Amino acid sequence: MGEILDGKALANVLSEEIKEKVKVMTASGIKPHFCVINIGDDPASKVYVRAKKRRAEKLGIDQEIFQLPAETTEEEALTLIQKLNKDPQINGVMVQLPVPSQINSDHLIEAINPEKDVDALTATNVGRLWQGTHFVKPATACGIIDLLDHYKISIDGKKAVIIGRSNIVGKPLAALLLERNATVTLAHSHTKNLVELTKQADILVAAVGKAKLVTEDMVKEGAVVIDVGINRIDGHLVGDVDFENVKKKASYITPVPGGVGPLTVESLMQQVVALTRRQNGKS
Ligand SMILES: NC(=O)C1=CN([C@@H]2O[C@H](COP(=O)(O)OP(=O)(O)OC[C@H]3O[C@@H](n4cnc5c(N)ncnc54)[C@H](OP(=O)(O)O)[C@@H]3O)[C@@H](O)[C@H]2O)C=CC1
Ligand SMILES: Nc1nc(=O)c2c([nH]1)NC[C@@H]1CN(c3ccc(C(=O)N[C@@H](CCC(=O)O)C(=O)O)cc3)C=[N+]21
Repeated sequence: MGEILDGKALANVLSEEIKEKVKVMTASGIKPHFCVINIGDDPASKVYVRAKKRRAEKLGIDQEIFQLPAETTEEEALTLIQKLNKDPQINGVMVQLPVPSQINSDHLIEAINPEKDVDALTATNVGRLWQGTHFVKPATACGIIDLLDHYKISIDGKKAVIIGRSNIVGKPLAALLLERNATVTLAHSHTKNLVELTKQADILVAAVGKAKLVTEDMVKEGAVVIDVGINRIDGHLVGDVDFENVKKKASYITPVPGGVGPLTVESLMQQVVALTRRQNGKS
C-alpha cells in the first residue's frame, strides 16, 4: 500500500522557510514584489491567481494582479509586460496560462525579461535549464523534486516516465530529473504502447489533464506515482491517476488535491525570492 506524499504539509514547511528569508530581506530594505497578468475570465485561472495572492500575502511578498479583459490585444498585453520589465520595483512577472485565442502566449512569455521570469519559461531560461546554468526553476517541476527529496526517494539511476510534454510541466521536469541522473522518457499523445513504457517506470509522472488515464495495470509494483493532473469532475477535483486502485501497487503516491498543486504555488514564491536576491546582487 502506497505511502501518501503530502504536498500540502511540505508546502507549509517550506512556507516557514520562505517567510524567514523574506523577513531578513525586508529588514535589509529589499521586499520581493511580483506581478501576475491574468487575461480573460477562465474560472480555474481566477482560483489559482487568488491562491497565489493569498500565499504571497502570508509570506510577506508584495503581489499585484493585472486582470485584463478577454478582448485584450497582444499589443496591449506586450505593452504592459514591457512596462513591468522596466519598473525597478518589480522583481518577478508571470502570465497566467491559458490566454485568450487572439493572443499568442509564446509572444508574451518571450517578452518577459528573463531576469524577472518567475515561471522560467523564456527561451533564455529554458536553455539555461538544459545547460544546468539556471537561476530560476519551473515551479511545478521544482515542487516535484522537492517532494521526492523530502521523502528521501532517490532519483539517481531510476527510470522516470513522464506522460505529457508541455513546456510548463513535462519538458522542464524531464530536465530536472535528468540533472539528477534519472533515465527519462517523455510520453505524449503519439506514444505507441504507453502501457509497456509506464510499466517499466520506477517514477511515473502523469501530467495530461485526463481523469483516470493512469490505471493500476499501467503501474509497476512499488513505483513512485506523481499525479500532476487537475480535473474537475462533478464539482470534485481529481488527478490523472486512478488513485484508489493505483495506491495499492505504488510505494508512494501523490493525492489530488493536496499533492503537487500546493508545492507549485510554494515553489513560485521561492522563485520570486531567488530572482529578487539575484537582482540585488545576492547569490
Ligand atoms: N498541479 C499543478 O501544479 C499543475 C497542474 N497542471 C495540470 O496538469 C495537467 C497538464 O497540464 P499541461 O502540461 O499544461 O497540459 P497540456 O494540455 O499542455 O499538455 C498535455 C500533454 O498530455 C499529452 N496527452 C494528451 N492525451 C494523452 C494521452 N491519451 N496519452 C498520453 N499523453 C497524452 C499531450 O500530448 P501532445 O503533446 O502530443 O498533445 C500533451 O503533451 C492539466 O490537468 C493541468 O491542469 C498544470 C500545471 C501545474
Ligand atoms: N503561467 C502559469 N504558471 C503556472 O504555474 C500555471 C499556469 N500558468 N496555468 C495553470 C497551471 C495550473 N497550476 C496550478 C497551481 C496550483 C494548483 C493547486 O494549488 N492545486 C490545489 C487545489 C486547488 C483547487 O482547489 O482548485 C491542489 O492540487 O491541492 C493547481 C494547479 C499552475 N499553473
